[in-house]
Amino acid sequence: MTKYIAPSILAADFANLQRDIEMVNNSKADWFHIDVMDGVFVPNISFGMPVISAIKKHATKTMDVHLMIVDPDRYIEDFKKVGADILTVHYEACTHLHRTIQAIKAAGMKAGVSLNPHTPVAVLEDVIKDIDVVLIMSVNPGFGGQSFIENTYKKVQQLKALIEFSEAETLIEVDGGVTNQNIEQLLEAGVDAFVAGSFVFKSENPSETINELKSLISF
Ligand SMILES: O=C(CO)[C@H](O)[C@H](O)COP(=O)(O)O
Repeated sequence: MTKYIAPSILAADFANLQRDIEMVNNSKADWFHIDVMDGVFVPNISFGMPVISAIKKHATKTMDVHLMIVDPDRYIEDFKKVGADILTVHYEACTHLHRTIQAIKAAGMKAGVSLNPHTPVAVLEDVIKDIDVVLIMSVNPGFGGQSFIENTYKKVQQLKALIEFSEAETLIEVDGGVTNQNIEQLLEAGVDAFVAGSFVFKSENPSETINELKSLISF
């Protein structure tokens, strides 16, 4: 099964965004991971539509947009217009999650659902077959550069078991504190897509770092 590296643009140099986008384009990365934070669902504000449009102008890879916002249904069509390919909402932010998933698909995007560290995988039991990607937060959402939460391995295994039991084709993505020290154990637990922000963009050679992460999950 294909495995994906998704550098998180939150950790890029916004004053040199085009340079960092080209770096990702020319690396072995698979997706652009794009974090939208509203200052309500999480205690931080990142960026919105104008910045995502600007990224889309240069990006040549899948746009994986992660919404850390309340009531995401309000903006589904807008995120499609600015170039999202995968649109991920938080379970904790959706009153009618099934409806939200269908709306994302109807707008022509893959539907992702993210779980905070305290939210058990079992809450997805009745919608798992409808979800294209489950994004497990391995830090509390809101900030890059935090330490990886070890309980994530267990959650990934539980999610993998649920996907197999349900005969679903859902991908498992992990976001937060991913490095060359934990990526292989995450792969072994069943992760398909790996978001890495600080570890990539704060390294001396981000392109080489992406390629190293990719080589650790490719056989
Ligand atoms: O969603 C996020 C924060 O809410 C970031 O994508 C995530 O934290 C990745 O950053 P890092 O690799 O620096 O931990």
